[in-house]
Amino acid sequence: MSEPDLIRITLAQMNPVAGDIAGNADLARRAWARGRAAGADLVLLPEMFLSGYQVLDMSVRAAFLRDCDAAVRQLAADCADGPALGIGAPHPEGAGVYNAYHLIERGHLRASFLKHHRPNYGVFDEKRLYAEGPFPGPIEIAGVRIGFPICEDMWFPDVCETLEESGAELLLSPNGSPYEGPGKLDIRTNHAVGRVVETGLSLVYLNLIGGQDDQVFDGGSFGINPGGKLAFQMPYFDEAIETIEVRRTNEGWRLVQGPLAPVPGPAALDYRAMVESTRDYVRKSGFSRVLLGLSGGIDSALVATIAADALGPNNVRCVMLPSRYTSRESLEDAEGCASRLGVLHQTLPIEDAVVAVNAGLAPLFEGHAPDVTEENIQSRMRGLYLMALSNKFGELLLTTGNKSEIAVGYATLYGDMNGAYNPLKDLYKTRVFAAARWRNETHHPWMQAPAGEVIPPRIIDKPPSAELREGQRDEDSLPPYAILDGILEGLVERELSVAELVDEGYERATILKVQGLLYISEYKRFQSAPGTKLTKKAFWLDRRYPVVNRWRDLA
Ligand SMILES: Nc1ncnc2c1ncn2[C@@H]1O[C@H](COP(=O)(O)OP(=O)(O)OC[C@H]2O[C@@H]([n+]3cccc(C(=O)O)c3)[C@H](O)[C@@H]2O)[C@@H](O)[C@H]1O
Ligand SMILES: Nc1ncnc2c1ncn2[C@@H]1O[C@H](COP(=O)(O)OP(=O)(O)OP(=O)(O)O)[C@@H](O)[C@H]1O
Ligand SMILES: NC(=O)CC[C@H](N)C(=O)O
Repeated sequence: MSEPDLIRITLAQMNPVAGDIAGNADLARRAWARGRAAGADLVLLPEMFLSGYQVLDMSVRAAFLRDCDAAVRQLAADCADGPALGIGAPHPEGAGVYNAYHLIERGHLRASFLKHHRPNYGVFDEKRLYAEGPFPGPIEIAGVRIGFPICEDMWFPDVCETLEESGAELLLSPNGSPYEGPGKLDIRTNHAVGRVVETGLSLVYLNLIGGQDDQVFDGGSFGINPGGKLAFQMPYFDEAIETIEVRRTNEGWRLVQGPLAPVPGPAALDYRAMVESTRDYVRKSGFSRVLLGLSGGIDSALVATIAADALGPNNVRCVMLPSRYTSRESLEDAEGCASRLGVLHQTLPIEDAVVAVNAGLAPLFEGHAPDVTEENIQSRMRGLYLMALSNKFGELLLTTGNKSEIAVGYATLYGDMNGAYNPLKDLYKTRVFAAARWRNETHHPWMQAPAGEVIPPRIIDKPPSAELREGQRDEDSLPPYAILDGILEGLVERELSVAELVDEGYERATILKVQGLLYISEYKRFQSAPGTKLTKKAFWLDRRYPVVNRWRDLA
């Protein structure tokens, strides 16, 4: 244990699995043992670590709360002889259920801090789920009075001010803060700096890592001393169990300078988020392998690359499913991409099956000219083949629609929309091109596929086409992607009116067309696979619109 003027705190930036209370408790025991070996006074895990985060409505079920509380008691018994342990879990008290942070010490649950500010926006529904905790007070651990503002409690001044006024000498903030683009990093730091300036106390920010359905927790835990200096920076996305020191000085308890892990750039953060969320979705769902249709286009090439980086090339099956409209270039490009990635590449022509389906429908279709129906049959045949392969080989199917397509419904229900997970769901098409170029130029140790130009440049340079009819181009049906994405970002991300977009220089007729497509395709998004959240307005929880809806902004 520590000398009187120094305490050691082990910070466990780890990846829990939602609902795996026993597995998460095992991770906590591992962190605690590491902390004990490092001479720590206190070992901390992030917000809601024991239950996993977010566990949504499950977190208020009586039976789930019973199991969480039993695991806390077991942790107290197992971690009696050594440092105190802080761990988050949902917790019933009186008539309410709270987002709680438990402090376990010497075999007992010494205190449960109850989150005061419950986020109720974006992906969070905490006012619906949890009762409001009272303003917390500090608790003395190893001679230091410590306050625990739980995530959102650190985003407002009042909780930390109350802690400081009631004697806190140090702030330790457990978080479950999902990634939503590179800008989120500065938002967190700014809140932390604000609290440090207001209270004059040093602050430690501890975040989760790992994917949970659509959300990815990016870690990046850090500490700040008064004066705004970063005392330590833990890595983004990687598990890290680090022991920091806090020393009593004439000014108060201050974080001792520790290592500063590099902060990745915006492209690396987004790409890593897609890799981690895909891997965690697959593995946490009990699978190890994935498959996808590889068309020779950029979307499926990027998904294949993300999958190979996430799971290893040996765990990715790519299937080219040519029809009569598939060009020689597409066949070559799909093959080229798969061989550069080192993934399994197989070819299954769909032509005979498409002909058979069309023949089967012919008696009822007689007198009706071919239209999008027949185009979609090709997409659905691919979807059927891919799901058959998924069933037979126990591989999850990845679907590949980017955010621009998902926004305007440019995808076939029960066709190319088939799939378990979509890494590109929140990535606009213009950013798909940028991500592909970036991956071709960059390699990191966490990427399991080879370095270099894994996506053949012709895939990036050629005009996008669904190849569902002769000579088809995306731009025959949609505005050029630069314009489409500008309008979509205005309507979705920035919540602009049509008039405001006209003022920004977009053509009114094009805006109205895109708006119409956006609203009319809500039903497709309702039936779409989950995918990596990369922005503040990812489809599903961040933007909830009615499926049946006749309102349009026509002003
Ligand atoms: N409001 C609503 N609520 C619930 N369901 C609704 C609905 N409106 C239509 N529907 C249903 O949806 C059907 C129309 O949707 P759907 O069958 O998907 O067909 P649809 O949207 O008409 O066509 C698919 C579009 O995706 C494009 N695309 C782009 C890129 C790739 C691919 C590809 O497949 O590889 C396709 C393709 O060019 C075409 O424009 C209707 O026939 C109806 O059954
Ligand atoms: N010939 C094909 N072989 C295998 N899969 C295909 C084929 N054509 C389409 N797909 C699957 O359907 C998805 C929809 O792709 P499509 O080519 O129609 O449009 P896209 O959105 O431009 O995608 P991509 O850029 O990957 O081609 C593809 O990403 C791929 O997974
Ligand atoms: N768990 C939380 O309270 C999350 C909300 C929080 N403000 C964030 O970082 O996104």
